[in-house]
Amino acid sequence: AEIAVVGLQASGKTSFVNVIGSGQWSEDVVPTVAFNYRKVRKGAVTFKIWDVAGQPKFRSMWERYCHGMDAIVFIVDSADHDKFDTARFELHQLLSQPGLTGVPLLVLGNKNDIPDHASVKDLIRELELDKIQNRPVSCYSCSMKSRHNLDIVLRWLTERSH
Ligand SMILES: Nc1nc2c(ncn2[C@@H]2O[C@H](COP(=O)(O)OP(=O)(O)OP(=O)(O)O)[C@@H](O)[C@H]2O)c(=O)[nH]1
Ligand SMILES: [Mg+2]
Repeated sequence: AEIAVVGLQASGKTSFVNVIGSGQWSEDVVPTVAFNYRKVRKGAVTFKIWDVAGQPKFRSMWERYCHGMDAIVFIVDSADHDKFDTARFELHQLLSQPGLTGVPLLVLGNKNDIPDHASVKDLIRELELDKIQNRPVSCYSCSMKSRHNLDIVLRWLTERSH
């Protein structure tokens, strides 16, 4: 399966790929420039993952990487409430691109090890996930640090592979 991982800077995209790829979580991750590509084997499934940079100057590239993917993973720092407006704007902007119609979306509320993180219910409201049409949408709360819910995330991704 081919997957694009997008979301604002410092939400934990590279951490996600590192943790599912090699089990390695770190406090110090270098901000991604442009993108990283990584192949990750999980049992019978090989994931080809495009980990795209989240800083503002790279966001116009997201669409290109999401094109033709089996799934888009949009990662949010669920403890950074001040960024929800920007995350919502960028997510809906991306999904409004005609070329991305139908591509399944997985929204991850990362960093749920931090107190006062937003719940799935909060994220559905803040990111207006109930307004998204023309594609399957799922949202989970998770943590790359504690690995909470990584099992269901991998199951979701596996179900979208062929
Ligand atoms: N507490 C906590 N920190 C996390 C978690 N996941 C990632 N981080 C930290 O968040 C920071 C940013 O992580 P990255 O994985 O580099 O974020 P990114 O989304 O790839 O950022 P860009 O490449 O700039 O778009 C790092 O200091 C990570 O250690 C988590 O689940 N919990
Ligand atoms: Mg990164």
